[in-house]
Amino acid sequence: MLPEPLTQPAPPSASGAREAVLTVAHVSKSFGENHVLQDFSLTLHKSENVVVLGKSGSGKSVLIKCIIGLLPVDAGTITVLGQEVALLDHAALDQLRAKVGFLFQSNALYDSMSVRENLLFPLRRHWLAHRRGEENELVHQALDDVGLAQTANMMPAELSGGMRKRIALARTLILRPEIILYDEPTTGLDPVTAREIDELIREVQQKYNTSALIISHDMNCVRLTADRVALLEQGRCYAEGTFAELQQRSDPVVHKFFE
Ligand SMILES: Nc1ncnc2c1ncn2[C@@H]1O[C@H](COP(=O)(O)OP(=O)(O)OP(=O)(O)O)[C@@H](O)[C@H]1O
Repeated sequence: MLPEPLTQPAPPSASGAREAVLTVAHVSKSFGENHVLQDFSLTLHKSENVVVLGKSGSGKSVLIKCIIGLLPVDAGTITVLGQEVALLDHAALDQLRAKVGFLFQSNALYDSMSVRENLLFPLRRHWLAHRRGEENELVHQALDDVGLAQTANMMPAELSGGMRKRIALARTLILRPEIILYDEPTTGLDPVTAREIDELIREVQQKYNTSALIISHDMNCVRLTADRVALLEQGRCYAEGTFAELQQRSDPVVHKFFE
């Protein structure tokens, strides 16, 4: 059983300042007249879980795509692990993506590959060939981290929805990312399985000191995983705080998420 969500921010570094691993500064992104992000700002610190909460269509996926360089921003800057995303060429972006794990809502497992082959894919994709000798150990460790050590030879079709989500997370963890971006990690799961995934997100944070940006509108997921919540509303970071702080706000825009 995991502890209840933290209510205090991530601890300060030796210098006293909290280290920022991801900074979104005054970002705007429009599609024609659809102004999806408008002067949106957000900072993610080391070892911190931040949930971006927003209603459907508010721009959460667009934000994630801008962060990983899949969509260019119109204005503002995004800095990930000290590198400004817009200034990176293809090779540098690829290297950065090895340090930023992304858990897709769909899990994006390859159905024709075994669990083991799915996990080896990112290792080989990022040319970590020097680790060839360690492959078995890395696969075993990643599967063990998600509580599925015995599934290496299974095919994705043999797994439940919750197990598939865990395997997708193991495939992200195998590269030991410094940041993990979770896209709606509990969507489509039953409440018990969803809670297990929420707890796993916490375990990963605590075990590896990873930072995570989680996009969600599942309030249980927000409550269980967030050190801090950022409310994306009308393209802006409308409100920010711990779950408990935002829950107590009387502002109707904030309140409607917590009803
Ligand atoms: N490539 C694109 N071209 C044009 N419009 C887009 C594109 N991608 C997203 N949009 C628009 O941006 C807006 C925000 O979409 P986005 O997918 O980010 O919402 P979301 O908050 O992730 O929603 P949900 O919770 O339903 O997944 C929507 O109006 C969508 O139509």
